[in-house]
Amino acid sequence: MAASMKGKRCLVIGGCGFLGRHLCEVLLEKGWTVQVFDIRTTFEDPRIKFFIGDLCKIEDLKPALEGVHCVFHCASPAPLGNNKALFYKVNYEGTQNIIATCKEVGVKRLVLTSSASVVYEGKGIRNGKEDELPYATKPLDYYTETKILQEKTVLAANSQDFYTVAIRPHGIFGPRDLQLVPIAVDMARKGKMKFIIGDGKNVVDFTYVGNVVHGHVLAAEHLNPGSPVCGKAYHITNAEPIFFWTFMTRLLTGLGYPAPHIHLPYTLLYILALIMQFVAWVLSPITIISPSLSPMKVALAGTDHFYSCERAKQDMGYKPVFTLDQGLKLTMESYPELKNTEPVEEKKSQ
Ligand SMILES: NC(=O)C1=CN([C@@H]2O[C@H](COP(=O)(O)OP(=O)(O)OC[C@H]3O[C@@H](n4cnc5c(N)ncnc54)[C@H](OP(=O)(O)O)[C@@H]3O)[C@@H](O)[C@H]2O)C=CC1
Ligand SMILES: CC(C)=CCC[C@@H](C)[C@H]1CC[C@H]2C3=C(CC[C@]12C)[C@@]1(C)CCC(=O)C[C@@H]1CC3
Repeated sequence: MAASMKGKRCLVIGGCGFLGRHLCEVLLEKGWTVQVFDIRTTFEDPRIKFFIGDLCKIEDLKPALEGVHCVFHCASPAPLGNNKALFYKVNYEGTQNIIATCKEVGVKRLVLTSSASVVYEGKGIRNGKEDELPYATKPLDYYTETKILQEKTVLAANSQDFYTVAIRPHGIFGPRDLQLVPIAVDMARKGKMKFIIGDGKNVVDFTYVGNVVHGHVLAAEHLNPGSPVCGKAYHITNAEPIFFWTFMTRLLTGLGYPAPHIHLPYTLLYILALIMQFVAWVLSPITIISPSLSPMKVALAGTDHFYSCERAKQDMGYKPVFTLDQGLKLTMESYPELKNTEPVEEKKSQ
């Protein structure tokens, strides 16, 4: 049964990030009292109390968690990075700190932003359900490896007097994202988005940020003793699977860039990405190289990965509140600076 949260105090850890800030806006609209904890500030809002600190430090977390009804944990280092120690420290040890501090100061509810990638290891997933997919045993990157540890820790902490839930979004896009759209545009500007990895027919989920926020709010409203959501993970997507390359084409052409049109074999690119990753690793004591194609990126761009939201529908009444069309429109309108103003050459698909 969903509870009204009007006037209830929450803490959004990572609230200055892309998802966290969207979440704050909706929580405020719904009448919550909102506090943010982040390593930096990116915006100001007189309705929000900001706590600046590092979640790896219990002494930083403690004052922010005092008197809080529910914590939303959506902080993480940027997923496409390669710093194993940082991922481990922030995503795993930092999350252990959050749980310990919640218990110490008497916070009873924790909503984790996990990721659908915790079950993905490069092999196709079609309409994947939470109870049918095991955690990836060979995760493709350190980010995923530590998101698995993080989610397991949070769900195992669920108890009679501490209620936890994990939301697993997939491929989040929307205004102010610094990843998906800006990276795709940067690649397009460098001429690297002419290529389609594989046959272009791989089906995936992309999720508008407003739907991810909606999933988090519902989870918090249902996180009460005896509720089926306690201790469980939930896929949250747009529930509109689409060809990866159709989505990219719509995004890029909508912003004035040419559509990807030259097909390259998936296996060749995957091997190339593995070689680049190896070279980057060998050279890492001397210099830091970030190859633009990692095995994870190639896999995401060339395989199926879409998920069922049935469990979220059953247990918390989840239904997307924005369609993919609406999300794409809102996203493209929000990035005037990423629009291409150069004339675009017409290309035939190959
Ligand atoms: N984007 C996507 O497609 C998906 C994201 N997710 C998950 O959603 C969550 C939010 O992602 P998103 O909004 O895109 O990420 P952002 O990087 O935009 O936001 C994360 C915020 O957390 C902050 N942060 C990082 N380390 C710490 C720390 N040690 N202490 C306090 N704050 C810290 C970041 O600061 P700084 O920027 O300075 O590091 C940033 O402000 C993450 O947990 C991510 O794993 C899940 C599925 C898909
Ligand atoms: C290879 C290529 C064409 C890349 C351009 C787009 C990519 C930058 C995005 C496409 C799918 C995105 C994605 C993520 C990051 C950005 C992309 C690779 C995540 C890895 C972010 C963190 C997660 O938890 C899972 C996401 C899956 C989709």
